[in-house]
Amino acid sequence: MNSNTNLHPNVKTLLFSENEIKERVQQIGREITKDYQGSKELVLIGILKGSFMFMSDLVRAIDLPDTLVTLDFMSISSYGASTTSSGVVKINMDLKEAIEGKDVIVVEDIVDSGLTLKHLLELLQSRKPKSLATSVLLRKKEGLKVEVPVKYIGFDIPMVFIIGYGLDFAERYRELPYLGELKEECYKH
Ligand SMILES: O=P(O)(O)OC[C@H]1O[C@H](OP(=O)(O)OP(=O)(O)O)[C@H](O)[C@@H]1O
Ligand code: HPA
Ligand SMILES: [Mg+2]
Repeated sequence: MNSNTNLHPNVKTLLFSENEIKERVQQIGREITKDYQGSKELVLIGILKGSFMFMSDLVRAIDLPDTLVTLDFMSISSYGASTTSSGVVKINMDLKEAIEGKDVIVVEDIVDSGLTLKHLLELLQSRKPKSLATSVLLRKKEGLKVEVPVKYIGFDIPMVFIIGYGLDFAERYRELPYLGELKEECYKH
């Protein structure tokens, strides 16, 4: 979708269209394909729920036939029905497999305060992967409260609340195929 004609009524503006997202995800997939040539085992860890759409498009853009590529998922929450991070990261579901000795890429939809990813990286590092990198679709640079390394970044975005392409507000809007800014009247009362 490239025009605003079919935007959800609660979307203020379109940030990135389906096509723009697709193009960027393909580029990230190509970068990962290049960087992980020679890897024996690569685990992509999708952080639920927000990353589900990015993860599913990204894995299809990675082409590593000589590597054992596997997927695993973790479920984490810090936002709930709010537009600011609680700072308390809760692990609702852990990985199914050990990551020791494996190349690992954490796939996240967004880094805002950075608290979730920082906490997660510390946890995963303690499990002794061979390498640990991050692929994040969106980053709010001005929102960062802590430093977090992001190896593959989709887009740097302004300090607005984003919905769509997996991202929610109070569990809504994840299904939208594009990324848009949520209208302020939907969360400011
Ligand atoms: O950088 P931070 O300020 O920590 O925010 C980023 C985190 O917040 C969102 O998760 P959320 O808790 O909303 O869970 P969800 O993915 O299920 O929506 C998002 O998916 C990141 O995991
Ligand atoms: O802008 C956002 N939208 C949805 N989820 C989020 N989690 C952190 N920032 C955001
Ligand atoms: Mg959320």
